[in-house]
Amino acid sequence: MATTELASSDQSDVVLAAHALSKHFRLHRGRRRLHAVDGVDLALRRGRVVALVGESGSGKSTVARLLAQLHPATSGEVRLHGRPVKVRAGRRFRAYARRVQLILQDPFASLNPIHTVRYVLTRSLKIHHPGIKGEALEQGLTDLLTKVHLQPDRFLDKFPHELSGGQRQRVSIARALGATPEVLLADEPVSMLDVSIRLGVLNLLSELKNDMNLAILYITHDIASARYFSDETIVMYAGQVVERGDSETVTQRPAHPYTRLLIASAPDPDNLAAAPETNGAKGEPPSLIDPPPGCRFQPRCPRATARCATESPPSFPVSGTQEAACWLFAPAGGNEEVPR
Ligand SMILES: Nc1ncnc2c1ncn2[C@@H]1O[C@H](COP(=O)(O)OP(=O)(O)OP(=O)(O)O)[C@@H](O)[C@H]1O
Repeated sequence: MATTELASSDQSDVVLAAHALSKHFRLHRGRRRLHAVDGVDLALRRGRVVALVGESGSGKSTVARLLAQLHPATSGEVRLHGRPVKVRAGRRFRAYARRVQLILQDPFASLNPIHTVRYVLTRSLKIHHPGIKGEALEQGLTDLLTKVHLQPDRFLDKFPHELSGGQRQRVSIARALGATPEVLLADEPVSMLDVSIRLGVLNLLSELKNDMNLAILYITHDIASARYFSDETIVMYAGQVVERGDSETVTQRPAHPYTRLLIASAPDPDNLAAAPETNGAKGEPPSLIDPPPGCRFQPRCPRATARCATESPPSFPVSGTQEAACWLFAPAGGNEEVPR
């Protein structure tokens, strides 16, 4: 997908960017390849949140892992402040991780049950600020817990099993902040938490974004939360970006048939008994193993035409910053249909 207006309007505050990033996993050491991510472009800016939205298996976590340098890319580039990065391990990886931190979905799995909060945060501070000790270390611990709204004297000596899910996720966030990062890659940071405490953790991330001028990638399958929390929303389907734009427009006036399906099929919080709408779309996402040409959503798309089965649509402008990779939005010469 072409770089968006949002992505190209001002490059000066871009911290981390993906350019045509792809990841194909080789299966069973054979010739077959699973196309987890294909040609993703995105730009993370200081003080802004980009939401990466899509259903399970669409490639969101793989994008985060590529950006975190936990996977080598098959093709394309990750750039930090405009410079291509390729680090695998050792000192260079630690230096990179100091600037780009990943927060995972499961605060239960990501904190070792045998270590106290003090141990977890001390380790983070010592890794990222070698030589820190004594009063500076104590102050660092206090500051980290205060930033995530946990009282230091109450929480420093607790073990993970003594904490609620929300408190654990706050400790995971504090651990990430120990690196004083510029970028947070938050992979479904609230999806395992009770609905009642999700908002509190998202508000905390929002506050940290403002206070620390962080660039945040917020990965979620919940497109409604993207509207609330993010400036830009990027929608992925089967490893590719299908739509992007400012969050208000993408969530309120979705263009791509898949985004419409995603929004229509989200449960209505006021009427959980009602069957979600599917706008005529049926079926499952396609196999990502050696995918066929054409639009990957075409087998499920209620508006597919013959062209969609053979030609992969590039990204077309829809309105303002909004773009959709769908032939419905091709200028004259594309599909005849009026999109809305
Ligand atoms: N190490 C791997 N080896 C092979 N296939 C992988 C590997 N990691 C991910 N995949 C596959 O890549 C595709 C994308 O997975 P990914 O976890 O990025 O999706 P996701 O959108 O984050 O889904 P979820 O919300 O369930 O985490 C899936 O088909 C997954 O099975």
